[in-house]
Amino acid sequence: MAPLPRPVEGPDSEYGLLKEVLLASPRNLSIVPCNRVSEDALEKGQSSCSVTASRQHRDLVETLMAAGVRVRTVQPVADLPDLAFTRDTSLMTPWGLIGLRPGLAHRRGEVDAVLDTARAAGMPILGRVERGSVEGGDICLLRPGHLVIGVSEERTTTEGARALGSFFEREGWKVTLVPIDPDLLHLDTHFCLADRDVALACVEKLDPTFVAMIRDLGIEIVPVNADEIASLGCNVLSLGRRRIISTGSAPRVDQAVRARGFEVLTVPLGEFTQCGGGVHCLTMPLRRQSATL
Ligand SMILES: NC(=O)NCCC[C@H](N)C(=O)O
Repeated sequence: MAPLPRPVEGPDSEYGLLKEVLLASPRNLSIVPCNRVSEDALEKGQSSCSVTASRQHRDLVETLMAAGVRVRTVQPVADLPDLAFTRDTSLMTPWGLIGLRPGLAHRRGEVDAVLDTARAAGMPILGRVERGSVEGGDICLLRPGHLVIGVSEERTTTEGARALGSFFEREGWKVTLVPIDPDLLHLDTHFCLADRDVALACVEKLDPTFVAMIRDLGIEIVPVNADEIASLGCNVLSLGRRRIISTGSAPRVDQAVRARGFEVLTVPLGEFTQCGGGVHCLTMPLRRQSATL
């Protein structure tokens, strides 16, 4: 089969210069008891404040724009309380957008909301995952040509991961499936690339074979501990050129990243972290400079 055209600067890595990103309005955000962090928050009596959520989200938008990133926003949809976590709904690839298939019923409608926005904006749609389940928080574009997918068998299943992986394998990419602990929700809560050669990771929670592969690739690991994972301190977005955005909830980790020559921009996002998601979960990159350049 002939290789697909590359109509857009769809990301081929987690760390090429970020040019455009998709967010969604948090207007209907609420704490859904569907992961360890949100269940703990509800047990402690925490609740959502829409005014604070809007302000924090606006701060994220302004930080992205000040860093030169174009921000597109999906409008709010009633009955979609987790819509703001756009990462999980879809994946922009070098060949177009793929609609994902969230594992939880209350999140399935988010995919249509995002695809409708993408179509209206004229974005190229490559396809949709129709089997199993796969959420974007489990996906890591490790290198151009190498996709990693975390498989908990809850949010992302082997079947869903293979269905997504087939889009990439067709284009000659290697696809690695990594088993992850379902209690940690997604891979991006405990493994996130800051740049080509630096990752934030909670080594003791990761599959040892995966950690060995990361080290063999020459990727340095900034260690993150279990408490820092729970506060979404590992869940960062790379802007490229050794800049990241974090929630600032794990200052020790941010400092360790700065010590490696990074600029770390922080945006407090407590209304979202109590739902189980941080900066990486709230952002779905639409365009990045190719990491092969
Ligand atoms: N990528 C992520 O880790 N997303 C966070 C999703 C939070 C949402 N409340 C969920 O449990 O699906």
